[in-house]
Formats: sequence, structure tokens, C-alpha cells
Amino acid sequence: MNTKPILALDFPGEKEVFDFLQQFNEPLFVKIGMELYMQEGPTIVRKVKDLGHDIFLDLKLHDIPNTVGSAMKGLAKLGVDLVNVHAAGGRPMMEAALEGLEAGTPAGKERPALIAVTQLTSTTEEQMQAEQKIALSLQESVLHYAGLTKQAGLQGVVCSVHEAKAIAEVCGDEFLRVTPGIRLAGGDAHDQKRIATPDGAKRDGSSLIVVGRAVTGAQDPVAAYKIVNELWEA
Ligand SMILES: O=c1ccn([C@@H]2O[C@H](COP(=O)(O)O)[C@@H](O)[C@H]2O)c(=O)[nH]1
Repeated sequence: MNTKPILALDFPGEKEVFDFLQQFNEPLFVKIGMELYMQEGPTIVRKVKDLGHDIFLDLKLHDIPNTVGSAMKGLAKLGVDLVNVHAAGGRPMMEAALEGLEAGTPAGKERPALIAVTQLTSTTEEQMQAEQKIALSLQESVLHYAGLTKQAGLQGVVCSVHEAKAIAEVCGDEFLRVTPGIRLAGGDAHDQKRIATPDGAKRDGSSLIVVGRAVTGAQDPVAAYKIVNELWEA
């Protein structure tokens, strides 16, 4: 899989996406999430793909197994590289997602990799314990979800950089640790709680990093992306 930083295209519509992408003279690995997909639907996925970019379709599906499996069967036809579900949906749901993806992937095409969100990077341990009533440390909860995800046959998880190394030790280095919550040193954390720098992510065991506002909100997004890329690749 492409290991470039994954750029989160968190924009309200197609115009903002293409204004942003036209500044870059290279194929990127981009993420299309709920904000953009809810406005533009599958069309935006096909258009971004036609420009030659790799795509992580970050819709974080979480529903009963039959619904998630059927939805994944449809998403598999879009030709994206990476898709996801919430591990909290449970093992049968994750297995159904995988089966749906396998059933929907056109003959001769590669099935998108499937990963599961453990605990969102905007969640603190205190919040998790108080609101989700999980009587574990955040690290234990993330490791539990990572193990469940691996048992279901998925390729990896979304987690923060802070849990990436422990997941690799338990689930193996091939098991993907995709880490959002990436900021340049001194950058605004916004709503993220478990953050790290690109070089910290590299050092601490991330397989792939997801970067949004540190680049999209920068005065010069191309220059900011270059810095992120250099720190990540160093
Ligand atoms: O735990 C998670 C899962 C997904 N995300 C997504 O990543 C980007 C991060 O954007 P920033 O602007 O770099 O904070 C965003 O699209 C989230 O939906 C996440 O942050 N944490």
C-alpha cells in the first residue's frame, strides 16, 4: 500500500476539493470522509480517483451486520484503496463488512483494505470511561478492539499514535495502524485529544498518518504538506 501521508479532504463540496487539489502536481493519497461524501456522494470518489489519487473512504460504518455488509458490497465497486467500520459494531459486523467487500469487488480488481476505528482520536480516557462506561484504560480498550478486529480478519485499525507500538507488538507489524490526530509541533490541536507530530508517528509505530487541518488550513498547503512528508519520511 501507498505510504504517503493521507490528506483529509474535509471540504463542503466539489469546488473546494478541486481548488485544493489543483495546487499539487503529484498523485496523492487522500481521504474522503463524511462531510464531503454526504454532500457529493459516490461521484466525488470517482472524480478524485480519475485524477490518479489513491483514496481512503472514511465512512466509519456502524450498523447491524446485514446493513454494513450490503453497504460495503456497494462501496467495493468504487475502486477505493481503503475503507473502514467502527470496531464497536462487533465481530459479526466486521466479518459481514469483509464478506460484502469481497462480494462487491469487481473481478480482476484488488479488494479495498478494511480497517476498524478503535477509539476516536478526539476521545480522552476520562470521557471514554464516563460516557462509554468502559472500565479499562484507553490503551487497554484500543488493544481489545485491535485484537477483535484482527480476529475478524480485517487488515488493521484506526488508532492514535500513542497506541500504535503496542498494537504492532500484539497484532504484528503487518496489521495496519492508521493514525489521525497529526499536528506539526506547536500547531492547534482543535478537537483532537490524542495528537502527535509526523516524525513522532514514524518513531512510535504508525503505518500510515492522516493529516487534515495542519495542511488544509495552512497559508500554503503545498509547503505544509511538504514539511509533513519530509518529517514522516525522515
Ligand atoms: O479517530 C479518528 C478517526 C478519523 N479521524 C478523521 O481524520 C481526520 C483528521 O483531521 P484533522 O483536521 O487532521 O484533525 C478527520 O477527517 C477525521 O474525521 C480522526 O480524526 N480520528
